[in-house]
Amino acid sequence: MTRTLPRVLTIAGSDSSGGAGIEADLKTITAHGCYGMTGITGLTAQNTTGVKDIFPVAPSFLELALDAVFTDIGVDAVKTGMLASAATIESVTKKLKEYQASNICVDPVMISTSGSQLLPDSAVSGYLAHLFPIATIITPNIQEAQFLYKVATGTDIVVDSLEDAKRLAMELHNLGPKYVLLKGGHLPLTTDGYTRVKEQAATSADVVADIVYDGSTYEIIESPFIITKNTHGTGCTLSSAIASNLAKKMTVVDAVKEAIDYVHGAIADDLQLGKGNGPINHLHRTYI
Ligand SMILES: Cc1ncc(COP(=O)(O)O)c(N)n1
Repeated sequence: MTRTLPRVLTIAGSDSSGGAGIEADLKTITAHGCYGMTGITGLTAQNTTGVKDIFPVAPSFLELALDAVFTDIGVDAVKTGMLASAATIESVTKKLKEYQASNICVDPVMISTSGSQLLPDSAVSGYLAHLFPIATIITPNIQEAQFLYKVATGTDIVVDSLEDAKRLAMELHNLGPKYVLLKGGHLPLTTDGYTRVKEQAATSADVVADIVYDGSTYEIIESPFIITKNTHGTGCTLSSAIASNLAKKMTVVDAVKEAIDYVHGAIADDLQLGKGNGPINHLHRTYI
């Protein structure tokens, strides 16, 4: 009996510590029953305490890797993570257009959980000009969304409540993607009034509200806030779970809901590895 699998391509950087980047993506894609492939944009020497250095892959080589994957195996969904430079963003966009890629999930990675810059500020406008217009969904956290909006318009949006976050999601949707997922993990909210609680003061009674906006409807997905420092790679994991679900032909909203549930379970599993911001457990559903 022959078999096929939904095919998912991750275009991202490698994380030597295995919690984020390409390594997190492949674990997540595999845990979702999909076939994972890579376009590696750069190597990081990294662990749970920080990024020691980044060794970029030449965009011309990345283009060859993308050609190799698209012309042979084929791709049902793509996620992009750390793109490292303006030239890489341009190469990736060129290839995704050339092969008419669909189901494109763009995680606009800029700064790691540990505080390292993973994309120069000067390259951020490349997201707006090139990648957002072809994205099925973008998945910024609130800080990334505020920064993208500032680069696009020169103005700030302060986010202190769910209503502010909804406005930010709407403004980002105007920048071109079909869907925006604005992640609320860094903005725990009270359940009465939905206003901001300082992350340090948050309790498990507070909620995280992730917002999906498609240009007309807001879908608010609430999860209990989990108090932990071990969140390394959550963004990478979420975006590759979404891409996997899109490859499995789920609707965008259902793909996001399942991905949030998967990441929530992976954080709640309470894996303890490393001395800093440890990774989440990508295999929490698959213990043998
Ligand atoms: C190669 C690579 N890609 C992405 C991230 C962001 O992940 P996080 O914000 O969880 O550190 C990272 N640290 N390293």
